[in-house]
Amino acid sequence: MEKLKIAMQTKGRLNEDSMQLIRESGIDLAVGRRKLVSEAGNFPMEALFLRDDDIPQTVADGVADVGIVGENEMLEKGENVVIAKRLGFSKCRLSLAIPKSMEYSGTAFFNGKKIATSYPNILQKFLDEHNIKAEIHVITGSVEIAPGIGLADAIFDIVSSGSTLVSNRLKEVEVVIHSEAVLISKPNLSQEKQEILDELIFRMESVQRAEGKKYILLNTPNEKIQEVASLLPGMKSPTVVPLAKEGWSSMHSVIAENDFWEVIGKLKKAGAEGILVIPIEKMIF
Ligand SMILES: Nc1ncnc2c1ncn2[C@@H]1O[C@H](COP(=O)(O)OP(=O)(O)OP(=O)(O)O)[C@@H](O)[C@H]1O
Ligand SMILES: O=P(O)(O)OC[C@H]1O[C@H](OP(=O)(O)OP(=O)(O)O)[C@H](O)[C@@H]1O
Ligand SMILES: [Mg+2]
Repeated sequence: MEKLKIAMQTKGRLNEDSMQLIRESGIDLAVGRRKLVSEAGNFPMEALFLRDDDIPQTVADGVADVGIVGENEMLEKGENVVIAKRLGFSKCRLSLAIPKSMEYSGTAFFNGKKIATSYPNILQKFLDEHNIKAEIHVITGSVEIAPGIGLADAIFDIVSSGSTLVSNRLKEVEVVIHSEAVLISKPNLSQEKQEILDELIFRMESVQRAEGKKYILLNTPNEKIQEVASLLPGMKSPTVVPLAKEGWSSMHSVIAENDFWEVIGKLKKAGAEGILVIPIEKMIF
């Protein structure tokens, strides 16, 4: 049987969440510090561990069939790959930033300036679209120190909380792209590999759907069922099971963790008792 080859980051920002998603999808991947290829024990998949910069090309060349990489890296490399699924983690943006002390009046600021970045292609495209002539200075890391040491006038780099910019006395002035981790694929997989990929995506979706959701069980007097049900949107409608105690029922449903405390107060007011909230591992519709 064919195996789907997946390229993943060896270590770094994407590694942990990628491994966790694969593991929660029920795929058993052995990992060792120096093990750069790993075969899944219970799923037709093989993982290749690489630097994130190399993942788009590895997929485009067909050395791997799919890969998990930041959308920013995928766009920068411009390889022939497609997004099979957006993964929702490693969210960040690529922004232009300038020293805090400088006045900013718009993109024309960058005319004649020197901009340090690890993303020259995305930056060049933005500059061209805005008719700006600037010099791009490529550095592979610690981009934020460039203005402070006189290497550049501005930077174009990853921003998430913004604290790296603050620590380096910079301010974000233009957001160029938003990014998150994506599952990329070669455009035309063999039918057999496409089927494995579809199964992988199905599993990932079941895991992600359950994220931030809780299973809730509670007891309520029968005359309060309607009122309590209106507070529990559930997957379709809540399950209602009679209790041995005359006139009472048990209700089961799903709630979003974010709504939890607000809903609990309302449920108690409506007469609900014995409320249990339980984690959900997977949700399949
Ligand atoms: N602060 C952040 N918050 C959220 N996501 C981030 C952040 N920094 C980076 N990312 C995302 O994670 C990806 C990988 O970042 P990381 O810093 O691990 O890359 P790297 O140092 O180039 O790793 P490698 O050694 O594999 O080349 C980035 O391309 C980006 O999509
Ligand atoms: O807006 P913030 O939340 O501060 O995040 C942005 C920083 O995060 C990343 O670096 P990372 O911490 O991964 O270090 P690196 O230099 O090793 O990539 C990125 O290169 C930025 O420097
Ligand atoms: Mg890298």
